Amino acid sequence: MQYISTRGAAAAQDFRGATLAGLASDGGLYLPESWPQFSKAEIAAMAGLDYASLAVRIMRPFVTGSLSDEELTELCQQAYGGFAHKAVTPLAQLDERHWLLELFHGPTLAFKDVALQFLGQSFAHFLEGHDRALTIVGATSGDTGSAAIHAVAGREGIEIFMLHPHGRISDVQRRQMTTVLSPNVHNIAIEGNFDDAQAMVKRMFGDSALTDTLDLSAVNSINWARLMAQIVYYFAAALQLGAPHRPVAFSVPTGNFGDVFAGYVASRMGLPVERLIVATNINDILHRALSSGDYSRAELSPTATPSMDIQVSSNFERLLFDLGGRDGAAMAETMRSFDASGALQIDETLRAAIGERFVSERVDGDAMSRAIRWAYEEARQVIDPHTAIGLAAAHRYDGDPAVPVVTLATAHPAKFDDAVERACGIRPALPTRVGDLFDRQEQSTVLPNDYEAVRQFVIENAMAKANA
Ligand SMILES: Cc1ncc(COP(=O)(O)O)c(C=O)c1O
Ligand SMILES: N[C@@H](CCOP(=O)(O)O)C(=O)O
Repeated sequence: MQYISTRGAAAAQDFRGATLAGLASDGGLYLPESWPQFSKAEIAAMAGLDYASLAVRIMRPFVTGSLSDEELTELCQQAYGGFAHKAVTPLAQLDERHWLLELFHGPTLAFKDVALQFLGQSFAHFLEGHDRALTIVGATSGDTGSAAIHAVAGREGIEIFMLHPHGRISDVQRRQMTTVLSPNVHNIAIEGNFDDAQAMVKRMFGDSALTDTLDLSAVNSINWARLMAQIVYYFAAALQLGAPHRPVAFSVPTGNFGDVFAGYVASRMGLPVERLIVATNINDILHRALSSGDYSRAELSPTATPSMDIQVSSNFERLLFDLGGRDGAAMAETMRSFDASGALQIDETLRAAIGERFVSERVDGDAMSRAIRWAYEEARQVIDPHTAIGLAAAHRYDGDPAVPVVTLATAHPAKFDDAVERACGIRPALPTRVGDLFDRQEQSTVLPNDYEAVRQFVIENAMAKANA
C-alpha cells in the first residue's frame, strides 16, 4: 500500500516510510492511496476472532509491502497482550439502545494506548538492525503524551520530546508522563495551550535546519499508523452488535478528529455505520464546521474535559481532502489560507457529503455532568468526563431507534477523579496497574510559549544524546 500526502507535493511512501516520517514533507498528512474494501462475507467471517487476530485482518491491507503477515501478527500480539481486559476493548451495555466501548484497559488508562502500544512496537521493528536514531516530537492535552511515553520509554534509538500545556491537564495525566524517568524521555510543560504546542510540533517538521540535523517522527494522530490501529475497535464493537447484518452508530468525544476519523475509515472499508456522532465540548470548532460550515479558530476555554480542549483539529484536513475530491494542490491552498486567517468556510456540496456520514453535538459542562450522573444512577457505570460528552451527544441522537448507539469510553474515570466526584459523588480509584503514581518523583522542564526556546531545548538534548 502506498500513502499520499493531503497536500499533494510530497513523494508517496509505503507504510514503513509513512510511519517513520509521521508528517509528510509538504506539511500534509498521509492517507492510503485507496481504501481497502471488505465484503459482507469477509466482515461476517471476522466474528469471534480475538482482538489481536482481528487487528491483523483489518490492518493487513494497509501494511502490505512493509510487514509480512508473520511480522504483523507478532506486533499485534505484543501490542495487545498486555491489556488489563482479555477482550482489549470490551463493550458494556447501558440500556437497551446505548453501549459503552471501553478503550481504557491499556497501561495509561486512555484510548491512546490501543494505537500507541502498536506504534511503539512498529517503531522498534522498523529501526531494528538500522543505524538510525529517531527523535519523536509530540504535543499532548494529557493522554497521548503518557501513552506514547509508556510505549517508547527505554527503547534504544528513540528520544521522545513531549509538550503539554503547563497547568492545563489533570494531576494523574501529568504524573503519568513526568514520573517516567527514562533518559530518553523529555517532558516539556509549555506556558501556552494545546493548540500552541501542536502548532510548534508541526512547525518543527517544516524547519529544515532541524530536520537536516534530526530524524523526526510523530506519535500524534498526524501519524497514519495511529489511526490505522484505531479502526480495529470499531469493527470489534460492531461485530458484537450484529455487523455486518445490522448497522451501528458511534458517538465519539472529539478533539483532534483522529478517533472519529478512524471510524470514518471503518465505514469506508465496508462496516455498516449509520452515523458517526462528533461530540465536542464548548471548544466547538468541529460542531460549528459540521453544522454550519464555519471552521474558524476561536479562543480556547479550559474545561473539565482538558483532553478535548482543542480548536485546530489536525485530522479534519484528512476528511476535507478525502471527501473533497483528493486534490492535493487545492488542499495545500486551503490550509495555507486557514493558517493565515484562522478560518475556512466549507461549501454546501462538501458539507452535504460530510452530513451523509456525520452529525455533531456541542455539549457543555452541565450536560456533561448530567451524563455522568445518568450513567451512574441508571446503569451503575462510573464514566469519565470525556466519555460523558460522548454519551450526552448519543442521548440527543435521533437516528433509527433500532440501531445501537455505541459511545466510545475514551478514558478511565480515575484520570479525572475530581470532575467525576463533583458530578456523581463517587471518587473513582486508580487501578492497581498504575501503581504508586502519587509517590513517584516527577521530572519536567517548563518553557515559555516560544518556538525558539522549545526548538533549542530539543536540539540541545537530542544532540547531547547523539554525542554521548
Ligand atoms: C480522553 C480523550 N477523549 C477524547 C479525545 C479526543 O480524541 P481525538 O483527538 O482523536 O478527537 C482525547 C484526545 O485526543 C482524549 O484524550
Ligand atoms: N487529546 C489528545 C490531543 C492529541 O491528540 P492526538 O490524538 O493527535 O495525539 C491528548 O490527549 O494528548
